[in-house]
Amino acid sequence: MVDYSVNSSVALLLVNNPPVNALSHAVRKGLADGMLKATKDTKVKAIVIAGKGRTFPAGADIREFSGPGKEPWLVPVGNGIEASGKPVVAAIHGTCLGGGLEVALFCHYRVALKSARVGFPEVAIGILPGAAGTQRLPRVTGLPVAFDMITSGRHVPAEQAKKYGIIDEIVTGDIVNAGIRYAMIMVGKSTIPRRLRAKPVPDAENVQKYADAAMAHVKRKYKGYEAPVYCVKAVRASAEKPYDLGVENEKTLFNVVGKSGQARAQQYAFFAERVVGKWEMPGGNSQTAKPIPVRSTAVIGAGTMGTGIAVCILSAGLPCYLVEQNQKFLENGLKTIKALMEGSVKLGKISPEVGQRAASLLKPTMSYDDLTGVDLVIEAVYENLELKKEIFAKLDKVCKPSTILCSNTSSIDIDRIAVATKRPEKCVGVHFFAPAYHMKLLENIYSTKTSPDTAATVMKLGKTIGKVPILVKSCQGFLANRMNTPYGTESGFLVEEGALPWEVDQVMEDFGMPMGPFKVRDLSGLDVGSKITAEIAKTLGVTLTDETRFMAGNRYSHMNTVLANMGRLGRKSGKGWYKYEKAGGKIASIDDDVITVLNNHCKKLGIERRTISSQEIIERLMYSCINEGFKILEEGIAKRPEEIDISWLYGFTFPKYLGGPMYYANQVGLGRVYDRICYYHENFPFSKHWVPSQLLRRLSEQNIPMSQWMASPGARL
Ligand SMILES: CC/C=C/CC(=O)SCCNC(=O)CCNC(=O)[C@H](O)C(C)(C)COP(=O)(O)OP(=O)(O)OC[C@H]1O[C@@H](n2cnc3c(N)ncnc32)[C@H](O)[C@@H]1OP(=O)(O)O
Repeated sequence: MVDYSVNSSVALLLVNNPPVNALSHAVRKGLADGMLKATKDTKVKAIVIAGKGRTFPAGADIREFSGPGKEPWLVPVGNGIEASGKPVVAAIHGTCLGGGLEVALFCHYRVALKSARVGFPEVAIGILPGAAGTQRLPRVTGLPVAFDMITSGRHVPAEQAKKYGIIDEIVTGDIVNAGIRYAMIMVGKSTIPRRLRAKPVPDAENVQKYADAAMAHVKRKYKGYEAPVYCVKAVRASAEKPYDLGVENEKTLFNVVGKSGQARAQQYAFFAERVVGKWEMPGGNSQTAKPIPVRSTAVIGAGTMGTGIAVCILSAGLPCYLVEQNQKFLENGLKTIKALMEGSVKLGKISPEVGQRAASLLKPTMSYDDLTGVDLVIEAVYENLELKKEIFAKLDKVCKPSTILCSNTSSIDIDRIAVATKRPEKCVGVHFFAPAYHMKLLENIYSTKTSPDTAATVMKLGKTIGKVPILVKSCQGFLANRMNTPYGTESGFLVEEGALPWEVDQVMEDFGMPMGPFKVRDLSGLDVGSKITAEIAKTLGVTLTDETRFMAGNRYSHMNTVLANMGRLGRKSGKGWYKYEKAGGKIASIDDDVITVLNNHCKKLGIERRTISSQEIIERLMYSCINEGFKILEEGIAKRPEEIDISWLYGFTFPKYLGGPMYYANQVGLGRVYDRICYYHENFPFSKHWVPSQLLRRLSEQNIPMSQWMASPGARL
């Protein structure tokens, strides 16, 4: 796991634990043994630690967190490195993260390739740096940078890391040779002044000010998450305690937060994100399918979704045609894209160079004939089957035979669109979430005819444009929207039965959702929901009135439309489920008028309002969706619970510290969830989302925990 060799007078400890050289037990032992050997060998005058293959160690082996752990721990190994009288150089390439950066900080010198990145991403998996990182980084960078890096987990590019003092020199060429060259220069120099443990934390007397600011920041930005709070406490101690006591304190905090339910859930989410990249569909999978190279693209429609998608593509450095039917729409779209790109540069999401290059990559057009040679087209017009079919038929005629045709539909079965073409195997759904340039989920949808190579192409494209792609089978609403539907429906019923919209919102925000369901409705516009309902009613032949309570035998609430009909369209009109400071305002406040409307609505329908507990709100919103999630698995729409959890984490900003709804259900206990679903089914027989899933019933009756058949190793952590 650590290859030992001596070149001239320099010992090389080359970590060899693919794919990311994680610091497993064997690696830690290899480093300890290597240091001992190098220290004893009188011919050795300096030591280099580097990583074989793609990277310097990218951290501890997360899989080991579930076991009892085995000595040697990283801190004593690191102490051995630091105590060495022979200079030790960390030669960094790839990603030097977590425990990897801690090893580097124990070394006396750090050199890195320009392409390397360093960071402490532990916070993202619910823990804190546990091998003295919280004590050593502040001694190098000062407190503000240390608080920021450790609580955000961000990866810092090598050049920036050099400015922070983390990297001593940026080197070029082969990293091992560069490390050896650097080490040879350091031969004979005393290592004592390079030992971080003995250095003071700069500006330590102002720790209170920095720590308070950091704590306020993490409580606001990472509401509900425990790890960032622990990170602040650990870093703070670096300025308040002697080094050894600071390390001891870090260990105590690490042991508490590391055993928390949040840490387990976040580690599950880490692996789940990787598991969904290993997709399967009839006829192929991620190992066997061959993505076609995508060098040119086009987006049809320059509305909100089309422009957002174009921004994602351009930001990844891919050329993109933007197609609209008239000059005015096209110009509006171009303005939007320009503003979004400028915003991304300002926020540091993309570099100014990428922003500038995007302008030359964007090709506005009103002619489909320009698309003859593009590799992939994404149709992003509004949700209308006939229009989508018309566009697909046109594209089929003009595009080269190998072009992949994608629809950014949020619900329409892909088979129904693909019939308009002679290449159904090259048709596929790519469902982006609004705002498309921001939300990380990309729900790719295969139809009965989509080929595995086509699926592989959009899965790869998703990664290229910085999304987390999942692959699901086509059905009405696909995975994400189908499963999320009961969440909205049940929230509507709850306010009809007695809860107030702000009570429901508060409960769900306390649960961990960034915004309650009624604030979300106000944000997207009550007219939007109302129009969708009207469309559904039309298809079903139902005439909607204020008194309508059922649609096709299913319970229905008309309250949203009642408000929309009053001109309460949400934020944009200054009133919706809440009132706002102005039309387009963002500050939601309770509106007594809504209570009056609600009371009148219930009176008209003869509904007696009652007190509803927080527990009931959570159960009805979450368990109804979880039940649908199990049906989605039963029907093979999603292959694994991980696809479902990832869709909620990245499509609906479900809190990572709960892992996702399916992981959450497993934590609650499938038996308990199933019993409550049966209870609600008995009480609300006219809601099909309460009809219990057979799969859930089986698992619950046979007492099989979901973690047993989840693919992610994190599920068993
Ligand atoms: C006591 C000391 C305590 C120290 C605390 C820590 O160090 S905690 C760990 C801190 N490090 C991290 O959190 C890094 C996690 N990894 C990543 O962010 C990324 O993997 C990467 C290093 C940036 C590389 O990204 P890339 O997209 O290139 O590859 P993948 O993410 O797909 O990963 C490849 C496979 O490697 C597995 N893996 C990655 N990191 C770890 C890890 N730290 N422990 C165990 N396994 C890891 C990952 O699951 C992939 O495996 P597959 O089986 O191929 O899916």
